[in-house]
Amino acid sequence: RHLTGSVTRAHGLRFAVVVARFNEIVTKPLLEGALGTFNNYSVQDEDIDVVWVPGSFEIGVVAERLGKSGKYDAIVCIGAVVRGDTTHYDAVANSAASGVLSASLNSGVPCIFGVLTCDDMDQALNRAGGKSGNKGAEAALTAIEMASLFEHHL
Ligand SMILES: O=c1[nH]c(NC[C@H](O)[C@H](O)[C@H](O)CO)c([N+](=O)[O-])c(=O)[nH]1
Repeated sequence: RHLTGSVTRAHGLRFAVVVARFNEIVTKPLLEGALGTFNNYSVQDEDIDVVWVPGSFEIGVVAERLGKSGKYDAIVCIGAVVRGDTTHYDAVANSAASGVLSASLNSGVPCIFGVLTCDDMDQALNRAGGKSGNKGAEAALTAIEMASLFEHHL
């Protein structure tokens, strides 16, 4: 048997979005992309909670807490780590990734990695609704598929 999720079965599923304020010029359009995608797939506004955190490093602990609350079917994690002139780019990028993965595994709720890790702001903006698409929208689609997979099959 093939057990799969389906993006056409989002009705009634509940989502949280954890979004970092750092590089808000990027994370805000990422968030808008995610929320627009949820609406396009008939996820009701009242079934989406948005939680703001200071930076991508803080996403993991919040995602895990939301996952353990039992209130959400999937959690979208949004951030933008830009190398630019920051010295601890690798520390933040790697910590964000392991934080989101740990939140998934520890809570058992799919936490979707929608954190951009880019060399410069142009790259980041291109992936936040520019010519390279919107990683926030992609993360929301992934969240719907994973939530429906868990809801119907796991
Ligand atoms: O989300 C980001 N946080 C960043 N730093 C803040 C970090 O996420 C934490 O908020 C901070 O270290 C306090 O814990 C970034 N840089 O440092 O460049 C970055 O590019 N993106």
